Formats: sequence, C-alpha cells, structure tokens
Amino acid sequence: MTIELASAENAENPGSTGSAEGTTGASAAGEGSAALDLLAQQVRDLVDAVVLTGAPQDEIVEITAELAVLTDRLRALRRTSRHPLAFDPEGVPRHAGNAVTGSANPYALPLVSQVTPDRTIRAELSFRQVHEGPPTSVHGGVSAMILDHVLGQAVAVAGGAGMTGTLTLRYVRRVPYGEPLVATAEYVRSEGRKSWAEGRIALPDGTPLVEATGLFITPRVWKEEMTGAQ
Ligand SMILES: CCCCCCCCCCCC(=O)SCCNC(=O)CCNC(=O)[C@H](O)C(C)(C)COP(=O)(O)OP(=O)(O)OC[C@H]1O[C@@H](n2cnc3c(N)ncnc32)[C@H](O)[C@@H]1OP(=O)(O)O
Repeated sequence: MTIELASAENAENPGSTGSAEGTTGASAAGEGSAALDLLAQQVRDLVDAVVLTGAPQDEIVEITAELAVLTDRLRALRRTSRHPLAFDPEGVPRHAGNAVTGSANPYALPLVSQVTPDRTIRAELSFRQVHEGPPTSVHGGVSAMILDHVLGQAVAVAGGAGMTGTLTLRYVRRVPYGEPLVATAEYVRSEGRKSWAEGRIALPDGTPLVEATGLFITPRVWKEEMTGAQ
C-alpha cells in the first residue's frame, strides 16, 4: 500500500490520498530516489564536518559563500509534493522525508528499523557528535525522538498506528555517540483507540541507557476515514 499525504494539514489523516492543492504531483527530484538519498547523506557529512571544523575564519567565510550558491540552486527547484507514506510488507511505515528514518532527509539519522519474528522493532544505530547535548553525551531530546519513533512503529505493526499522546522516559545512563547502540520497542496492549508500547536504547550487550513507555492514540479522524464513518 502506498499513501500520498496531500498536505501538511493532511498529515493527521494518512488515509487521505491525492496531491497538494496547486502542486504538480511527483516532482522531478523523485521520491526516495537514489540520487536524493545520496544528496541527503552528503549534507549529513557536511553537517558533521561543520560541527568538527577547525578551519580558519577566512576559509569558513569562503566555504559559506560556496554553500550559499548550492543552497540557492536547490531552493530554485523546490519540490511541490510530499514524499509518499508507504508501508513495507511487515507493516512498518516508511517515509523518505521522515525526521527520524527518512533516507532523503539530512536531519534524519537515518534510523533503519526491522521487525523481528516476535514483532519487536529493532534498530542498530550510532549517534554522531552532531547529536551532542551534555559534553561527550547524546542530547536527551534526540534519544526521546528515536524512542518516540520505534515505539510508534511497534504499535503500528500491531495495528494501532497513531499519534503520540504521552511519552515517558527514564534516562538510566549517559548515551555515548560514536558507538554502536540498539533501539528496541514492543507493543504492550490496546484499549479502543489507545495503544501502549515500551522500548529502550541499549548497549549491544543489552545494558539499558534510556527506557521509554508511550501511549499512542489513533486519531478519531483516521478511524472515521478507515471505517467510512461521518
Ligand atoms: C500511519 C502512520 C503511522 C506512523 C507511525 C510511525 C512512528 C511515528 C511515531 C512518532 C509519532 C509522533 O511523533 S506523533 C506527533 C506528536 N503527537 C501529536 O502531535 C499528537 C497531538 N494530539 C492530537 O493530535 C490529538 O490530541 C490526538 C490525536 C492524540 C487525540 O485526539 P482525538 O483523536 O480527537 O482523541 P480524543 O477523543 O480527544 O481522545 C481519545 C482518548 O485518548 C485520550 N487522550 C487524548 N489525548 C491524550 C494525551 N495526549 N495523553 C493521554 N490521553 C489522551 C482521551 O482522554 C480519550 O480517552 P478515553 O476517554 O477514551 O479514555
């Protein structure tokens, strides 16, 4: 199944299809195209280089001017449609523009998650210095964003896709960057439109660093769209 979100407003209603008003549909940039993914990765590398640069002032000024030219070149070819929301065969929502998983979004890690045979969401990840909060540690909000997403995926694959209502976190140990970590999440239970999940970011040996529980609510408008209710 492939669903194209019609507009920013329609992001709250994934059952709605179509193109945004006044748009030309799929852009030449190409949703999920390999070239766009490579561009996004190049920009991630650039951001990392900016965070770590020790370049002298005049070099920074020159590089900034060169980048401004490239930014203007891209901005002139701004896309007029959203990246489509699609579900892989295991029911995991995939969206190339997503802030956590989007291969075409330089802001995204990007997180690559899988559904294990027991329906756990599992993602191997490694943060970078760009994610730093406290010195030498990952920002707590960045960890929260990752956990929000994998918990949301856990309820989605269990059939309870929804928006985050509450997300509760326990920061157990500092989260390092530059080291392999694992994020996992499991669906817990549902009551009507409300579904709960729990998860964690841990060291590869299972030592928990951040633990999370979350409530996800299938918005009334999504349910109405799915059931055809008015
Ligand atoms: C397909 C893509 C998948 C994609 C999945 C991929 C993973 C993505 C994971 C990341 C997801 C996000 O970041 S989502 C972005 C962050 N979250 C948001 O922006 C949500 C903003 N809030 C809302 O839009 C709305 O408040 C909703 C949708 C949460 C609820 O609105 P509603 O549908 O009208 O529901 P409503 O009738 O008010 O409430 C229904 C029941 O839920 C309770 N309830 C309502 N809100 C809350 C709340 N925040 N915390 C606790 N409980 C709440 C009510 O008391 C009621 O309980 P009772 O009386 O029945 O007992």
